[in-house]
Amino acid sequence: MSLQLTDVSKSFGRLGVLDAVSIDVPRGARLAIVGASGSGKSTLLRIIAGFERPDSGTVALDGRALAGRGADVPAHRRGIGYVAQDGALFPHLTVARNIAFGIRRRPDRARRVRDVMDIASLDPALADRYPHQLSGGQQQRVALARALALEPSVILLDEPFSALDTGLRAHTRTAMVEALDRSGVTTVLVTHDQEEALAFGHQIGVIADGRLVQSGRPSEVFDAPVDAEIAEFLGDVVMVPAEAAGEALAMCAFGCLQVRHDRSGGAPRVCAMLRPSQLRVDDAADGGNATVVGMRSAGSTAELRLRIGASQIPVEVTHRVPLHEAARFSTGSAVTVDVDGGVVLYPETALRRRTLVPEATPAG
Ligand SMILES: Nc1ncnc2c1ncn2[C@@H]1O[C@H](COP(=O)(O)OP(=O)(O)OP(=O)(O)O)[C@@H](O)[C@H]1O
Repeated sequence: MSLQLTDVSKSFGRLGVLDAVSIDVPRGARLAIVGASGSGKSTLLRIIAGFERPDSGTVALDGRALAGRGADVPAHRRGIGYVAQDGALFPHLTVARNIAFGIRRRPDRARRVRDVMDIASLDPALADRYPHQLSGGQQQRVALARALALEPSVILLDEPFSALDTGLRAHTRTAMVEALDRSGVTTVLVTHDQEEALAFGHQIGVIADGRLVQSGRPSEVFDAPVDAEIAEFLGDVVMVPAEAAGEALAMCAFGCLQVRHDRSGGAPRVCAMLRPSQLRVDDAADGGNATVVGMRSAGSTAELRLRIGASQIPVEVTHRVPLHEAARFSTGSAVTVDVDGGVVLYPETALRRRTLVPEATPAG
C-alpha cells in the first residue's frame, strides 16, 4: 500500500519535534529518512506506527486516514510492522517461535515461518536457535522476518543496522533490501547514517529540526542539495570561492566550470561545491594547474595536499589517492587537476561558515 503523511506536526510540551512533515511513499517503495540525532526521526516512525498521536496533520494508507481527519486507528490494527534498533527479539523463544509470535493462531504458521525465513535469507537450520546464538546481522534478519510474517502493508525500520559493525552492516543491509524487494512491502527506514540512507532508499528525505528539508531520488539529493549544510551532511565536499561567468558557468580555482544547479538564490557573492570523487589528478603534461604541497599516507590511501592556482586566490584541497598511485607524485611537483561534471553554487556565506580551508577527502 502507499503511505501518505500530510502536514504532520508534533510537540512534547513546549518542545516542537515535527513541523508540518508531508511525505508520499508509493506502494512497494523504500523511503530512507536521514537526519542528525534529535531531529525527530523516531518520533515520525512512532506516529506512523500509531505509538504516538500527531498534534495535527494526517497519516493515511492508500488514502484512508489512520490518524487525523477524525481517525485514530490503534497501532495493532494498522497492519504496520516495526523493527526496532536492536531487533527486540524475545530471548527465551527460538527463532521459529519468535517469527511465529504474531501469527501463532494461524494454521499455516509453520509454512509462513519457513517462507519468511527464506525471504530474509535465513538458513532453515537456524530455526531452533535462540537469539543469543545468532550474530547481530542474523538477529536483525529474524526481526525483519517476524515483522514480515504478519504480512504488513508497511514496514518501519528504526536504525536497524546501527548496532552492527561496518562489514556486517553492509551485508545485512543488502540482505534486507533483497528481502524487502521480494516481499514487495512499502518501507520507511530512519537513520543518522547518510551512506546508509543513500544506499537503501528509492527515495531519501532529509530531516533537520523536525522539518523535511529535502526529498527525492538519492542521486538527485546528493548531487543538488538545497543548501551547503545538507551538502556537507550528505558527504564530503570541496567548496571554493567562485564567480558566475555567464550562462550556467562559474569561474573558480579549478577554472571555468559548468554549473549543475544554482542554489545561490541570486546572492552577490557565491561559492562552488563539488564532490571529491569529481576530482582527477594527473602528472602535469604542460605545466599543470596545481602543486603538491604535502603528502601523507593514510592506511590504504595517500593524502595529497594540493594548491590549485588557476584563479587569483589559490585554494588548497586534500585529495586521497590509492597508495600505489601515490608514488607518481612528490611534494613540490606540478600536477593537473581536472573536474568531472559540474558544480553547485551556494551563497558565499557557506564558505565563511566552514572553519577549515576548503578540503576534500576520499576520492570515489
Ligand atoms: N516522549 C517524549 N517526551 C518528551 N520528549 C521527547 C519524547 N520523545 C522524543 N522526545 C524529544 O524529541 C526530540 C526528537 O526525538 P527523536 O527520538 O524523534 O529524535 P531522533 O532523530 O530519532 O534521534 P536519535 O537519532 O537520537 O534517536 C528529542 O529532543 C527528544 O528528546
